[in-house]
Amino acid sequence: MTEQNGKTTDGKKKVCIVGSGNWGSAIAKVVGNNVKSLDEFETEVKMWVFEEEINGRKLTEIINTDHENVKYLPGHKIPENVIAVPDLIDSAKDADIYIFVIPHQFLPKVCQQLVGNIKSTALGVSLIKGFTMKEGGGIALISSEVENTLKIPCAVLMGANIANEVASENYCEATIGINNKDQGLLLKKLFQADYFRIVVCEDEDTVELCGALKNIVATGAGFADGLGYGDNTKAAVIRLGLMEMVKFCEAFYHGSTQSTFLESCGVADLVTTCYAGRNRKVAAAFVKSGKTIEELEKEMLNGQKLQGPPTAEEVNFMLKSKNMEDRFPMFTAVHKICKGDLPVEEFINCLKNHPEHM
Ligand SMILES: NC(=O)C1=CN([C@@H]2O[C@H](COP(=O)(O)OP(=O)(O)OC[C@H]3O[C@@H](n4cnc5c(N)ncnc54)[C@H](O)[C@@H]3O)[C@@H](O)[C@H]2O)C=CC1
Ligand SMILES: O=C(CO)COP(=O)(O)O
Repeated sequence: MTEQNGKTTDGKKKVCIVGSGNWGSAIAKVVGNNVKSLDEFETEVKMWVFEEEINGRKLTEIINTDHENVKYLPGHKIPENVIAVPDLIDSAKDADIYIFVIPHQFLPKVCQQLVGNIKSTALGVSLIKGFTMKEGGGIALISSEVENTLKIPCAVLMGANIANEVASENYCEATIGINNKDQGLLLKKLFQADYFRIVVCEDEDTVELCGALKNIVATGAGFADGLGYGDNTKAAVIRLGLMEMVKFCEAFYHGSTQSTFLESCGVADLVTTCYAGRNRKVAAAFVKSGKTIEELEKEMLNGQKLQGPPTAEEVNFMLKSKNMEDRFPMFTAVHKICKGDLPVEEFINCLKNHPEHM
């Protein structure tokens, strides 16, 4: 390979991972290992790290020396060809593929910083679950925010992927949502491993919507758990939550294919998050502790971020502006409970009186 001004001349794609939290670090392990043996990609992968100090050492220095993200993914080695970079622009310049994997609340600011600093021919892929709020009452998909701000196409990768389990190489699946076949195959090569099997799906909006919306349902599942209800109740939360997810896609994003909900991004991610996710865990503690969600997030997650409560707020922002809160009672109740506007015990009444039973 020859290098000229930081640009490859042999057609190999440079990959940049924008983010290095729990999932960002796990996917760095998958991608970092894959690129070593794939001709299509450069072996070195840059990973943007939001810098912080841990016991007097910079996190980037720890990752580049010890090859472990000791704060967000302790106990798992990150391949040595993944280079942690504290400066966003330095990490991102000249890349051909951007993997966006940061808590969704930080995406707009990060995108703004990248404007004018990336290749116009680049491809993005978002692993981020959530929405951005638009002025005037609407919400936007994260992939649309990337496309509109950076003027590059942006695919998505969603699935039943608890980061620590992926990092442990326990078998699981994921869905890539993209409607360009060649780019879909390229991304599949980049992400697929023998323990991480990928299905490429053209119904990209639905893939992304499933990933974002299931975090609201998982927060509801945590409330039911915290209230002491059992597995039958949780199954009802999952079922009614899935009905609201389907209805939401029908109401606002026409053209969903029902089979997309059967991919890993759909029912599978909903189930795993309602049993094993951070949103469920913190929501259950919320019921028992009397503390706020924000307090518990700080106490329980060591810097990791919840996506369910802010996503419930974003969805409610839109539903309220369209007078449609009562058509999505679970999404609405989760938001109100998180905000302290509804007692958590009312969550069970929301299930009992759900329009699906009328
Ligand atoms: N953790 C998981 O099991 C999975 C997470 N996801 C999704 O991936 C996305 C990223 O999640 P994680 O990697 O788990 O993140 P995380 O929950 O571990 O968040 C911590 C990350 O946020 C960064 N951060 C803190 N303040 C920041 C700021 N002001 N600006 C930019 N970054 C800042 C931290 O440096 C750290 O890298 C989310 O949308 C999540 O829903 C998807 C599948 C699995
Ligand atoms: O998205 C996830 C699994 O696919 C992780 O969910 P939590 O953010 O609730 O941990």
